[in-house]
Amino acid sequence: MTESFPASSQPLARRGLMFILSSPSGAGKTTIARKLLGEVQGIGMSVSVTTRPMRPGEVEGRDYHFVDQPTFDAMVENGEFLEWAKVFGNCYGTPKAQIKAGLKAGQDFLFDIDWQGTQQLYQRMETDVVRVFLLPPSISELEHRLRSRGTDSDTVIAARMERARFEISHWDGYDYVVINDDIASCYDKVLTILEAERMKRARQTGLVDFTRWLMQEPSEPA
Ligand SMILES: Nc1ncnc2c1ncn2[C@@H]1O[C@H](COP(=O)(O)OP(=O)(O)OP(=O)(O)O)[C@@H](O)[C@H]1O
Ligand SMILES: Nc1nc2c(ncn2[C@@H]2O[C@H](COP(=O)(O)O)[C@@H](O)[C@H]2O)c(=O)[nH]1
Repeated sequence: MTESFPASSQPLARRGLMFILSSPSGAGKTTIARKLLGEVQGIGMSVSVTTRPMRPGEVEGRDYHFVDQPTFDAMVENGEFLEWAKVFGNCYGTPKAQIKAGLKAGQDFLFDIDWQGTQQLYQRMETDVVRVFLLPPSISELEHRLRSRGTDSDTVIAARMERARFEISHWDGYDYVVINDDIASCYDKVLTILEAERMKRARQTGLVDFTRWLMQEPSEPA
């Protein structure tokens, strides 16, 4: 009997990844993100800081860290963000704390950020970043989803619809593009992407020791 590799009873060591889900507002990234967080081990949300007012049902620290403009400006000044952007007149930023250490420890992070933030993160941390863009099946369905969500005024919905075409025009800045027609099938596709990206050789830091161990194993006598 050959002795088993000490790490064979647990997953091999792996560097974490930054899994970005972007879409025009209302296409469903929050819906898919919540399902992933509820069903997949080893991935946590990168909770952004925002100056936007809290929506009904949102929870401080789970959906966002809600701050006022002077607090946000001070965080920018102190270099506390990996990226930040202004969207629909409000500021949004990804706090640096925890992300870098988490990645090293094999923790994956899910990002619900727009294309500007995606570009900034990609420029800073290219090899850790996986960029996924969700598209609605049609513009009329997008508007229908925003209206039936019931969280925004007509004026805000008009602004989101106006920006949607602009957001869609950045589709080619992503590694994967998935049409969110049906929630279950969109979720399955996004999960497949995550699982494949986790297996990338460059992320599997434990493979160096494991393959070395495999190669020095004596063969069983015939
Ligand atoms: N495939 C789908 N079919 C029908 N409705 C959907 C689908 N995906 C999401 N929805 C619904 O559409 C609405 C918008 O979804 P969600 O809030 O997830 O969008 P979002 O992209 O995160 O928007 P925002 O950028 O404004 O936060 C929600 O009411 C959600 O339940
Ligand atoms: N660049 C960043 N964009 C972000 C961040 N957090 C959220 N967002 C994007 O803002 C809009 C609006 O979000 P909403 O919750 O107010 O509807 C949406 O496109 C998000 O993806 C961030 O930290 N950086």
